[in-house]
Amino acid sequence: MPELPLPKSIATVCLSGSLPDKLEAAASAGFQGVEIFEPDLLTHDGPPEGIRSMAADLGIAITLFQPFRDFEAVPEPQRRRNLDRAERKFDVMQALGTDLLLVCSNVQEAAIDDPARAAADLREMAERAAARGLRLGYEALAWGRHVNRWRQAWDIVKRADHPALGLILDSFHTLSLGDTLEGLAEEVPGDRILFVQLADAPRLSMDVLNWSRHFRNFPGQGELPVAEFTRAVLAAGYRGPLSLEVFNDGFRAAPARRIARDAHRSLIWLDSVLAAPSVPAAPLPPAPELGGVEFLEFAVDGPGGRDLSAFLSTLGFRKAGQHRSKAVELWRQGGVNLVLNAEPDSAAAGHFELHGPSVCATALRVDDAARAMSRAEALLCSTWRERVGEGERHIPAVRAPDGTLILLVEPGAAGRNIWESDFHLLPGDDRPGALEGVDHIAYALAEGQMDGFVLFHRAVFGLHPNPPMDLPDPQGLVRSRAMADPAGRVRMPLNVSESRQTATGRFVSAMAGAGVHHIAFSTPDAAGFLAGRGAPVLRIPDNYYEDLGARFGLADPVLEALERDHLLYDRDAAGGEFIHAYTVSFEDRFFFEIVERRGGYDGYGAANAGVRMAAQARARPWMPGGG
Ligand SMILES: O=C(O)c1ccc(O)c(O)c1
Ligand SMILES: [Mg+2]
Repeated sequence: MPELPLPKSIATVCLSGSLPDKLEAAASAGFQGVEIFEPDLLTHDGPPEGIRSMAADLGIAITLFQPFRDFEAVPEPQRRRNLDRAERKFDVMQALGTDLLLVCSNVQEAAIDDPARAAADLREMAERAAARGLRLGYEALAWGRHVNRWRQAWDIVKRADHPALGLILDSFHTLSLGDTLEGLAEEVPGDRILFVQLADAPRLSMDVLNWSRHFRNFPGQGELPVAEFTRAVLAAGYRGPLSLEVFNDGFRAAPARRIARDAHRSLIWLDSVLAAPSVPAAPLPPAPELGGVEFLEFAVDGPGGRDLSAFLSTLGFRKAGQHRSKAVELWRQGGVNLVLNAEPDSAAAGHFELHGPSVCATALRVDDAARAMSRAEALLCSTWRERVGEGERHIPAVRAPDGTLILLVEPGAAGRNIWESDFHLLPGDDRPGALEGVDHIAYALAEGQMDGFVLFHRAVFGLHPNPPMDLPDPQGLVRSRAMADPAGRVRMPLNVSESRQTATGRFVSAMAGAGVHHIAFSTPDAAGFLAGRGAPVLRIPDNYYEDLGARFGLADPVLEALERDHLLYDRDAAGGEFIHAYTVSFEDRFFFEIVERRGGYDGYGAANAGVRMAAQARARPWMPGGG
């Protein structure tokens, strides 16, 4: 039995650019093979032999040529013409140096609903292919005229009974119809499966053709059970390439190298998910166990740092430490550590130059930082080592897709903690009712970045994505997907907006890119925390409380207390409650949220997002000096 993991391949249709661009991107991301999608060859100005030698020079195989359409079960004279057309494509394949052609099921009105006839046609085509040492794989398109399920395709392949003809499976076509591969291992010998294409997708209610042509994404980015599909294929004995075939408008408009790297990351992640007694483990260290957020680091300059400190003071933060060797301050309250970094010639300074005052790093508590780093490296992430002073702790870091750093901190490591080793700690006490920790960190992403972020956090840190949802900003729609680790210690809602006018869109414009849009702090008593503190809370209109009373039947004193502090409220089906308030924004950039979870509430108050975003559209940003 050949070694697992299986060879990794990608269809050229996944990537932007010219055919040579696509080959280079696939090779540089580490793929072993590419499927040549015919339109990419038709638009290429050069002979197929040139593509063959370019692939050879790059060290990648051409795993397959596709698609050959609308072949089987048509009346004469079209049948004869189709066979002639096949011979022409065999010539191209031989020039390309690939021996496998994907024949997808006929979508034409004229196709005849007769499996025996389809089998006879494919048998004749296979006979001609075999004469040239070529093979055919038959794939059921989910929108095929008469053949749209793998079982039908297999029935036809079996009837045709030709050694040069086998089955091609594509996860999208199977899973989009709600079908599974149950029975595959019993019915189909592994060596009759000639090729396997993988794609994930978000769950959408639309016709399956448009869903397939525009919204596919890489395994782990969508909501289809691609891992189970792949497991079934392996259980059937398939040992050929796993090949990504993703039609996605955004991916085809994005830099090919970035998408190719995401693509390869998805397959490395998939290998690790498949690692089971029946499948030898891929050499990927396990995801870290997360212990929450140790600190968030803001890139500032001198004046920006002073303004942000003043803003934080209104929430009850105090300066708790000064870095021993750098222009870096620790601001602290209860279990929340915020680092303000104004050190020139640092990663933070580079971030500040590009983005202005903003979060430049997030530090996560992990059980084993070295293991987490090697997992990230195996998943093609770039890593970062900051210069450190004598006696200071080195904190390993992974670069997130937005360019910020994710620092990996081992709590309870032997010896002094990072704060004691790197800072002169200042004495002082929290006011009563201090914040407990970081509940969640919300990101605003530019259009097209969601899938890459989801895959990054899922693969590297083992966060699980919730289904996507739409949030109504007064200036346009915001699409949101929250991710969290299984214990809910690290939570990250991700927001993206097509409109530049929404709060999310404005942030991305102002920041010149994605970043942390708000940070939610947890407290056991949101009202108690806000009482008498004078924090610059976002004002919520009375109409909201009127509706809240009607929806949840809250007693008047409860409603009045919420209204007084501009607190928002949500309740889940199990009776879990969410009580939260927002600050106005800091310089129209980022803002904070105070969050109280009761009774296992696990969401983010999505029902209140519209009210919050409308209030933000009205509110003036916070100004130093209370202006
Ligand atoms: O969208 C299509 O037509 C198409 C073509 C070839 C494939 O392998 C496929 O999955 C879809
Ligand atoms: Mg396919």
